Amino acid sequence: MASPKKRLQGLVAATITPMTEHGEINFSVIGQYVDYLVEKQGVKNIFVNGTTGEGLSLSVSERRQVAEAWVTKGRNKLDQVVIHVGALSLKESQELARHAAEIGADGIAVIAPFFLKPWNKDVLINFLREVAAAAPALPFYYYHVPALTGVKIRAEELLDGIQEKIPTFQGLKFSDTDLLDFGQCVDQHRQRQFAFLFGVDEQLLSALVMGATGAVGSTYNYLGKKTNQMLEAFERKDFSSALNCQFCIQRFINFVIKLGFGVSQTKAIMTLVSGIPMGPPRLPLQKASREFTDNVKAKLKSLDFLSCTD
Ligand SMILES: CC(=O)N[C@@H]([C@@H](O)[C@H](O)[C@H](O)CO)[C@@H](O)CC(=O)C(=O)O
Repeated sequence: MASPKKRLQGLVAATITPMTEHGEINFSVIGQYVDYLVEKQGVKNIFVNGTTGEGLSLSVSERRQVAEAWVTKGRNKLDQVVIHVGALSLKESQELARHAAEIGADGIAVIAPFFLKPWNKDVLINFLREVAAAAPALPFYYYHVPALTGVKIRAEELLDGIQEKIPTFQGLKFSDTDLLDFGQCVDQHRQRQFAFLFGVDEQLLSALVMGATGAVGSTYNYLGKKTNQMLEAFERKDFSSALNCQFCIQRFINFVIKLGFGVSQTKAIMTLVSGIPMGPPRLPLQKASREFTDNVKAKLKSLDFLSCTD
């Protein structure tokens, strides 16, 4: 059984994997990155090797090293480190799950395999169960991201009876805009201590109303402080302030989405805001354009909730 750890809640930064200009992982900045999240953004939970971390573009050996670096550097500083161990190969996923347990991670998460796809809920559960069983002492999270995996099995359907199949199941990372599906997950499992982590940062306030217990996202790397203000306002039922925060965040995200936004651009923004070099993404992604960076730099300077380091 998973250890009855404190429920994962609040903000969880989906970490970027810093790289050198030559495309190798830049482990040397991870310690600094942890301090930045904790001290400047007030974010003490991380989600490693996910979409933002380019987990599926790394080799298994690299994924192990990255996971280890975050756990080591985060020790006594971070609350929880969740490692995404999803892969197309069940064996690789199990190896990563075992490794996460060995290094003392706080949880594992898995996406649906997306090349040879599970065609129904039972098949998907079978895959997830085999991965979870490789790390029987770690809380297990299902990472629902249908737009990227192409696996459209509804989360509500998946969660029905999941704990009987996967005893370590502890929550859902829901990276989709279907609030009916999300709401039903919360509604049907409210009596359990599951974590319901929303993954669409620009819509988090709506998900909080729907019962989200936390959020995992790329923008919490650099908008953590502002988003925490929104969580605090929501908590004290100051919905007007919470909405102001969400609109403020939306203005920025809307601006970058219009310019073309993804993992490459997240790396560029984080470099600008934190001053920590995140480097380029790995192929097939392309480095954010100079035009994007210049536009964002100007925008950051015009916003009072972000500071920009030249
Ligand atoms: C598709 C995608 O990358 N979604 C992001 C969001 O944080 C997203 O960047 C944000 O909502 C802006 O659209 C996260 O859900 C991804 C994430 O948590 C991860 O990197 O594992």
